[in-house]
Amino acid sequence: MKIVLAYSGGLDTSVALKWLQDKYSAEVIAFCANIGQFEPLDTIGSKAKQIGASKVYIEDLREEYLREYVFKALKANVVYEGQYLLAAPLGRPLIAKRLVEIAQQEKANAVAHGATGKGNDQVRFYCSIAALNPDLQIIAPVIEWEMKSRDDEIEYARTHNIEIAVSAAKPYSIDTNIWGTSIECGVLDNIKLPPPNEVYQITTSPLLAPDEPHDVCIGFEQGIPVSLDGKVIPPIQLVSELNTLGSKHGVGRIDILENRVVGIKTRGIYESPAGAILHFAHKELENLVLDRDLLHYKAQVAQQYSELVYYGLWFSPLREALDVFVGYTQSRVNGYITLRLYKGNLIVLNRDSEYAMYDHSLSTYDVEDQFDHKAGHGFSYIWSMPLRVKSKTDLKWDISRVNQ
Ligand SMILES: Nc1ncnc2c1ncn2[C@@H]1O[C@H](COP(=O)(O)OP(=O)(O)OP(=O)(O)O)[C@@H](O)[C@H]1O
Ligand SMILES: NC(=O)NCCC[C@H](N)C(=O)O
Ligand SMILES: N[C@@H](CC(=O)O)C(=O)O
Repeated sequence: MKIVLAYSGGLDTSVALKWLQDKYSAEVIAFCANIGQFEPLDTIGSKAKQIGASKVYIEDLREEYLREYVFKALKANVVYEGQYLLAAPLGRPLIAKRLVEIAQQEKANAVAHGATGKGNDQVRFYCSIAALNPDLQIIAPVIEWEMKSRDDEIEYARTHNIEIAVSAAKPYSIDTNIWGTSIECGVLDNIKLPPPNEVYQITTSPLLAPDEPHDVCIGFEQGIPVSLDGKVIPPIQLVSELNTLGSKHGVGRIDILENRVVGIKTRGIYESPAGAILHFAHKELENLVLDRDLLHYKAQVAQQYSELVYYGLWFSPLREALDVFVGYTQSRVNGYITLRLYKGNLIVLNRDSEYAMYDHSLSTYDVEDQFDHKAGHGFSYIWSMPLRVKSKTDLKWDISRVNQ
């Protein structure tokens, strides 16, 4: 038996790496994607080898993650339940895609991941893997094994000589990548308490952020961010620079009670400084260049799209079809948005686009405008027609009949 494990190098997957070899008498290959997580990747290969991996794949997927997953979601304004920018859920399908490809290349019988039985990630891995290779066996050791707690896993690690990182002792479950950080469990399970400041991994508290604001101009081409302050820069650098700026100014913190796909509510803390800035700027630019009906319809698409991403259905025909629609809408989303970052706030300073639909001669309150004010009366007369007709029938209507 040969298994390819999605290996993040933490406690769960390190224990899983050993457990899979023993339980399935298997050869286990470890695959770790670099999607901008904080954990250093220089020692992960030797660690996996030391636990018995027959081969280790470590791949830098940051650019693909941003271009093919994050920016598609950004163009669609995808935000789950009004706040969550979906850093983890956008990464899972990419990890699953490479996992399946490596399994095929290595002629493996199965793939494995370390997600738990009541989380969303197991569903995301399962759905993505099944969509890409329906015949591949999927093993979820954390769901299968007898160990009940983190302490059991730590004990297993000790008895099997598996090195435990200091982070394993942390009282939170933390997942990071270049688009955002998720922090769950521990004291956060008590929804009656605010999160202690120590849970935040990258952002400064808005209360402690600098008194001096920072202004930044973001340039977009077809809905994709391409420049900062007039300088064209590649995606990884652009997002990293905005993460640094946003973190310093306390931007992008979120505390939500979210609805998981398995039907339970959990409390999550998220930090997405670059994400918060780019979503805000992208929406401002769309407001400038897209017409009202398209904007309103697109918001409905964003709602549906966010559910697909969160529920693990990235590789679905509906998501692909929505991307075609969203892609079409972005052809004029070119321009510049200047924002002020100040103590957790984002304040728009300037909006500029060659395709701006804002027409000063129509919108201005000056008396010398180009709008035909007289036509307004006729417009309102016709617009109010159904209300007027209804009101007339109300006069004939006897409310006392309703309650009989
Ligand atoms: N960068 C990555 N490369 C490969 N697989 C990953 C990566 N990040 C997460 N995974 C997979 O997704 C699963 C769920 O991620 P999560 O952040 O919950 O990790 P975890 O269960 O805490 O694992 P660990 O304790 O090993 O970090 C992981 O167990 C792993 O199988
Ligand atoms: N701590 C984590 O492992 N976070 C990853 C998942 C975060 C979030 N609740 C989600 O389901 O997308
Ligand atoms: N990654 C976590 C959280 C989640 O999936 O929602 C888990 O595997 O349980």
